[in-house]
Amino acid sequence: METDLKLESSLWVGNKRYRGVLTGWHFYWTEVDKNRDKKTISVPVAEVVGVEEGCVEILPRKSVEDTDKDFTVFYVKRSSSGGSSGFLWRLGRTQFSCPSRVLRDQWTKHLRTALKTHSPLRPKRLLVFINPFGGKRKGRKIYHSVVAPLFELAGISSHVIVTERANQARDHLLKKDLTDFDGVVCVGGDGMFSEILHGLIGRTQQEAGLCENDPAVILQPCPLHIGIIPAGSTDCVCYATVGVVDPVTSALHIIVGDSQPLDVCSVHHASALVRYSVSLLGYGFYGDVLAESEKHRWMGPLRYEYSGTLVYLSNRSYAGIVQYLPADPLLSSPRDKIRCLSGCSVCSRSTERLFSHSSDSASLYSSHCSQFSSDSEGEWVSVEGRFRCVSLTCMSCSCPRSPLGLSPSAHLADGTGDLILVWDTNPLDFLTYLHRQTSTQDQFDLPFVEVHRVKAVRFCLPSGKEGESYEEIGGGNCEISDEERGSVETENSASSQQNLAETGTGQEMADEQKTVPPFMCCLCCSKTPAVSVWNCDGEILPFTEILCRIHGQLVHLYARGIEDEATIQNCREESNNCERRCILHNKTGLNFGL
Ligand SMILES: Nc1ncnc2c1ncn2[C@@H]1O[C@H](COP(=O)(O)OP(=O)(O)OP(=O)(O)O)[C@@H](O)[C@H]1O
Repeated sequence: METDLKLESSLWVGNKRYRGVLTGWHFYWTEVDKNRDKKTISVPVAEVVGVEEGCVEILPRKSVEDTDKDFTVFYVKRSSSGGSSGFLWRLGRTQFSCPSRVLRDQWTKHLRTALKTHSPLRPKRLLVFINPFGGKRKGRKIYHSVVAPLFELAGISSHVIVTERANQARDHLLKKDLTDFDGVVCVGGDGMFSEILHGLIGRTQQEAGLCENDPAVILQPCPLHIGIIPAGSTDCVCYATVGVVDPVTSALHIIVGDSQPLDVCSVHHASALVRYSVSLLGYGFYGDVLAESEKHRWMGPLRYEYSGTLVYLSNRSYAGIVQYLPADPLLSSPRDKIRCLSGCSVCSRSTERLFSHSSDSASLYSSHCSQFSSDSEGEWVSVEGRFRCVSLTCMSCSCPRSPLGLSPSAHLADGTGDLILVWDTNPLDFLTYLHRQTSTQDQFDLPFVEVHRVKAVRFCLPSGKEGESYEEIGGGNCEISDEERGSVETENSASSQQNLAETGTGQEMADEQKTVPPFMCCLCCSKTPAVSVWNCDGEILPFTEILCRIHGQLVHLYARGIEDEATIQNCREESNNCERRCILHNKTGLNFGL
């Protein structure tokens, strides 16, 4: 089939003549002028955005001049992103002229067929949610002026919903008909992404008849891909999975149908699902900073710096018992200095392992819930003491401020998380730890820091402290009401998404937290709080004692991980190898299992 697609002819770009070749996997054109160095431009077919007859411009506005021997090819062009880790993707455009109309039609037909053959995951129909209030409130403008024209060029139709309230996207995904959609696009920040994540995971489990409340359940991976168009004040998930925060780059990843699996951590309390997390679950310092920052929302993004300083100066540590189930140390380690980049081999090897479920793996979590017994998946390890912070990350959590992230060698899709324990230490040591997160120095090479690659974690308070919670911290009215506790503890059989609605997520949760009085009374406050709160991807959890389980590759994003020069080169070689194998297969009639 691929050999049938081969097409070769003279093509003109402006007044220069080129030899154009389509091999099925690549489209390239080489200047035919013997007096010069022959220059070849090669575009993988998988990165062709669209092919149009005539001379076509799409930005700032679509215009078509229908010259019957011309065609225009749009494709992905990379440019350096300056400070960020990945590449910016831009729309490349080249207009070709053919010797005849017949040849022009052959080129457009062959290119379109090649696109279908080599990019099977390209979406045709998308459900788009825009949070008009996210970030600088530019979600609508970003979508309509930048993203929609690209979708139109790529022949993608979209159903757009501009949200009118928090949790509207989640509720829509839980209840409405989603047939005909290939994916869901989130135009907003991490909070909006979280809504979509909860909606899609919940919907998938509902349809599979699985109970999300049960930490023992092996959840069903979501069939719909998620695309993130960054338009929030925090866009960490986008940064960690694409390498840049840029709407055009993200739109192009959606169009070419990239697929990046992502691990998800389910957080449970008293046998009920509390939330899902994909980035940081942090107790102690990171929980306190979030709780403090909620009081200073008026400061905008500066509130995190202000609150961080305040919390650091308050010099807190918290008692706790952390139990964790280590991942197989032979597969990878959080200190092996292997970064999870596009085409990550650790994640690829995990795919097979993760989806060959053994029926008894579920029993692990059931037994853990009751009495932490060991079984075939390994032994639980327990540590107790005072911690500056306890963090569980399912990804590196890299961001512009911390380019390597909280756990530089964490993987997006290997079915594990990294548990970072920072034991109580003096303020200077803790500052060293925090500072190392912004540099390339090893933040785990400190005597008071431990890191473990894990499959599950449980956190509880030492005996005597279990009863203490928010209300003991600042006094007054900061408690989670009995009704809210009850709703989680007693409604185990009900849908957990219902519980989420009752305990409050997103804006509801944020509103709830606004009524929370000072987490820190003041710096001179003599009463040190006994417990902190959990920061779960930027939301405060209403419970301290939790059980977390990592679900490998539960969702897929329209992304491909962070690209660097080496990963792009590897990708090209892999595509060339595929092409060679296919040609050989077609010539010999042999099936190499492709
Ligand atoms: N129409 C709406 N009105 C109010 N809140 C909304 C609306 N649509 C979505 N939300 C909620 O707004 C919250 C924040 O959204 P988003 O992540 O897009 O923006 P952000 O500026 O990055 O947020 P943050 O305030 O957390 O920094 C989400 O939790 C989402 O549930």
